[in-house]
Amino acid sequence: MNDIKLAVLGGEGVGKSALIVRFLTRRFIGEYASSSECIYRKRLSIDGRQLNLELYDPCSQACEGKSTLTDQIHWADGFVVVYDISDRSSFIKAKAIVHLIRELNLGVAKRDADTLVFLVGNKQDLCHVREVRREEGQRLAAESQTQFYELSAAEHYQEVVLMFSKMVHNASLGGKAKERRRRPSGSKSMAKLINNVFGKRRKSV
Ligand SMILES: Nc1nc2c(ncn2[C@@H]2O[C@H](COP(=O)(O)OP(=O)(O)OP(=O)(O)O)[C@@H](O)[C@H]2O)c(=O)[nH]1
Repeated sequence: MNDIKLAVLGGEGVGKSALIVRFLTRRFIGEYASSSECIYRKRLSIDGRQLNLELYDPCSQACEGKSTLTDQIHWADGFVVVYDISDRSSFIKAKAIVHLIRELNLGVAKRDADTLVFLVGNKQDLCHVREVRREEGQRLAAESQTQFYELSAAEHYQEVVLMFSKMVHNASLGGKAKERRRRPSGSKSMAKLINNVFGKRRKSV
């Protein structure tokens, strides 16, 4: 069975947990614990294939054993980089993260790299207090060869599911997940890395 590892990254309070919880449970709860990083696990069937999905939700605050952004980037097969359209500073942070992913993943085949990073402008329902224009998101995505989405975890269930499903599909076809399938011995060291980086904190949904 394929293992797919996705990291949802971005600045503080942009809605990372809200997007993950929306995708996994259909619900938008409103408030989410953010004092520890965690990995959500779920079995999925995509295109008739069984997949073990691991979704990493980082902790924005200082917390014990916190992994670095570099560790998170090395661990993941695919990335959903989130900013809040009503918060310009979160867009600047998202830009820096996208650039770091590009720098650290230089070895990944270009065709794979293009499909494994999504830039997501969240909180579209707050467009009356928008600080980042849609075109700016589109431009950054085009410059950094990522795919662009603007949506709302609060209001757009279908779009959130579509976005994550697309990423799971892309990650299952390309990049590190493909490498792991080719070289099963690599899975041992990967498992070790996960435990080193994230300890044993995992959640099943
Ligand atoms: N209006 C609106 N609020 C949202 C949306 N998504 C998340 N929020 C709110 O934004 C706040 C932060 O959401 P979280 O999901 O905790 O954000 P996070 O990025 O995981 O936060 P940290 O882990 O603290 O960095 C919460 O009050 C959410 O209810 C959205 O699409 N629209």
